Amino acid sequence: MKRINLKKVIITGANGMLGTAIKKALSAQDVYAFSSNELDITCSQQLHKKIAAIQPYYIINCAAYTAVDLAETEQEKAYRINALAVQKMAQIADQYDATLIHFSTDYVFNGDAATPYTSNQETDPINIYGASKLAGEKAISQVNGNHYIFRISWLYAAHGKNFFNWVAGTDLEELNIVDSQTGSPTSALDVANFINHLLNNDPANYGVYHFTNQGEMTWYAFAKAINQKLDLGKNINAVAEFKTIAKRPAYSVMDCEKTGSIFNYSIPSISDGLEQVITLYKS
Ligand SMILES: NC(=O)C1=CN([C@@H]2O[C@H](COP(=O)(O)OP(=O)(O)OC[C@H]3O[C@@H](n4cnc5c(N)ncnc54)[C@H](OP(=O)(O)O)[C@@H]3O)[C@@H](O)[C@H]2O)C=CC1
Ligand SMILES: Cc1cn([C@H]2C[C@H](O)[C@@H](COP(=O)(O)OP(=O)(O)O[C@H]3O[C@@H](C)C(=O)[C@@H](O)[C@H]3O)O2)c(=O)[nH]c1=O
Repeated sequence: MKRINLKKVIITGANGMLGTAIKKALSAQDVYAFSSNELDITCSQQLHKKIAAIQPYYIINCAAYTAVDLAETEQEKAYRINALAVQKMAQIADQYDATLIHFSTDYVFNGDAATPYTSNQETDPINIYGASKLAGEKAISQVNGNHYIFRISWLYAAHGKNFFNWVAGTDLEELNIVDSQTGSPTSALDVANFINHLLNNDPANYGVYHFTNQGEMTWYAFAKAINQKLDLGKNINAVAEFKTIAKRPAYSVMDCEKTGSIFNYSIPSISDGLEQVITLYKS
């Protein structure tokens, strides 16, 4: 059936964790969803061709380089996808009068704060992934079009590769998990529902926003919650350090108050987000 009254929406990176959730949440919209095989965002010719043919009202960019440790040795690739391609996408979106919805990360902050970061607080990434995402944010802002950037954090879902699925699926009976990093685990489903709300109630108030499930906890506390809710019976030990190639911020909780008020949206808590994902995981 042709949806003539709906605004056209392009989703890039549609088979990733967030792309999958957004595709599902927007099932009532006129969606053109592309996996990395169908649309490589680093190829500006492909981008141009798709956008020119579809003439979307929104472009939702879920395509990204997200391998935090690997980025330390694949710097060029991380920047090519997270910054250069994003710059081109913003330019083409602007050319076709499309609104770009892009996602960034809590890893743009250095983690030295003790209270939640606001969206205009100074950024200072401590790893290549965070730096490449920040470069993407800056490139978009320079284009100065109709662009939303949502910084999200510690994303998980019952699908895709993420911390929740790793804890839930590993055969290990004993897990040593860091309790020296604090953030806000965020359900991809809740991000997707919010984006659907935005599409239906767009205040046209463009800029950088924070969106995370409300509350904060350490990775250790998150692992314990997953263990308990899924009745996994694992031994979860708190460790002060877990050696990784890339550094992670010690504290990356983000203040989402502006998002709630500008979009007139009540953002779900971490426990509500987890409850829903647990239900999906079990079903
Ligand atoms: N995961 C997290 O914890 C967080 C994520 N974010 C941000 O949220 C967004 C979505 O992340 P998430 O869904 O978790 O990431 P995923 O890694 O799950 O998905 C990213 C998708 O992008 C695709 N992709 C990679 N390169 C290209 C390319 N050149 N052209 C087109 N598609 C490409 C990948 O396809 P393929 O697999 O085929 O390469 C994959 O499907 C990103 O911007 C990320 O930075 C922010 C904070 C936390
Ligand atoms: C496997 C493992 C990890 N850890 C730690 C390492 C790390 O600090 C934390 C989470 O590990 P991950 O590799 O899932 O986390 P990480 O890749 O750092 O997750 C990040 O991804 C990018 C894309 C983002 O944008 C961030 O918001 C954030 O979600 O758990 C342990 O403590 N014990 C373990 O056995």
